Amino acid sequence: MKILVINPGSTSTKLAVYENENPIWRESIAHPSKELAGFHHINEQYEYRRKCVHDTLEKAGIPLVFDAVIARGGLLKPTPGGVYQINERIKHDLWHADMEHASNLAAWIADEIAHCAGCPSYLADPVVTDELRDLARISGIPELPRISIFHALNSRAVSRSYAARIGRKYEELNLIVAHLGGGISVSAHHYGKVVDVNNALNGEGPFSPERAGTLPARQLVDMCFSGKYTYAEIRKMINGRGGLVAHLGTTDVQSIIRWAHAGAEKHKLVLDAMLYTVAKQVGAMHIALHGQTDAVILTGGIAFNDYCIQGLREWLEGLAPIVVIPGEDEMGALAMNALGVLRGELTLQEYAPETSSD
Ligand SMILES: Nc1ncnc2c1ncn2[C@@H]1O[C@H](COP(=O)(O)OP(=O)(O)OP(=O)(O)O)[C@@H](O)[C@H]1O
Ligand SMILES: CCCC(=O)O
Repeated sequence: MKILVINPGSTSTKLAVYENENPIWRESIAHPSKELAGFHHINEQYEYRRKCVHDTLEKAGIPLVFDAVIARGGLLKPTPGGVYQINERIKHDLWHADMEHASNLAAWIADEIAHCAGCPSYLADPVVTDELRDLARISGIPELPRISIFHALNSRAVSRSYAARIGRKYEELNLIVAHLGGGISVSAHHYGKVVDVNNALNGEGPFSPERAGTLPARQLVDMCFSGKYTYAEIRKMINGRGGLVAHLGTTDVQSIIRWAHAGAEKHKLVLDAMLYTVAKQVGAMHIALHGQTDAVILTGGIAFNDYCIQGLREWLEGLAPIVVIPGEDEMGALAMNALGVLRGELTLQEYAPETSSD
């Protein structure tokens, strides 16, 4: 089976071709900010990115002959995890999504290439994967239900890989996955369903290198009505310019640790505070699993770092076995999802949200 994987990010579009389980080609197309500067909305980048993908495949001598094309899922309406065949409703909801994100273009590009190749196009475990238990949806303000947005693709992939490693099924385990990247999500996996998780994009849970996490509500309201900030500025504080970068001017955890080792007390305090918020969120997810956690998995870029792992171990000692699976393999996870469908091992989900975007 030959599978093309497409994963657009804010500054790059990653491509890979898999032959069955094996990656046979990978490329990351860089999109320099001056090339993107002329686009005012992410949708305006569609033609540009589509052409980049075609040109890159052509230059690499890769013919448009695939058994499937799979795309990173964008900001659809909340929907259970799994693999979806890309259809007009999915494309419509991505085009009209409430939030702009480069991944909203992935399904459009994948579907167009699949059309040329005469094969199906899929997406898998989008960030809007929503399997929250009903209890977890309720906040203290009826108009403000909690929303599930997290690193679903990598969190589920590392969970499956850990389960396989210990000879168990993912669907038999209670796992907590802390994805420690530019954003941080801590998800509770109960027998294969993510029954609770912080909304890692919009101001909930731990703070992260570039996101604010949970904020003191009253102070936030005062800030919003102070007249000092625009709506866009406040949104940016929550996602993009919040967290480590707000305190320390950088999202680079390794350089923060170098500063801390050189005696910069503020750098150490703020980084330790971030780890503390992660540990508290793991504690909350342990309760969501009735205190029956089989393992806590630490993943994402920050999980490469010994200082951060050690800091988390100190807080989490005795709660459950801690497993470190650093980095992420979104491309591999997408390819395996497509392969699972092609081999008949995974069933396609139906995208049928209660509401659709206008
Ligand atoms: N070896 C390392 N030690 C410490 N931090 C690291 C290391 N490698 C990457 N990071 C940090 O990891 C963060 C980025 O992680 P990652 O690459 O998983 O995120 P991303 O893909 O940009 O965002 P997300 O995971 O939220 O989608 C940055 O803060 C970076 O400084
Ligand atoms: C939380 C969704 C994934 C991301 O960090 O962009």
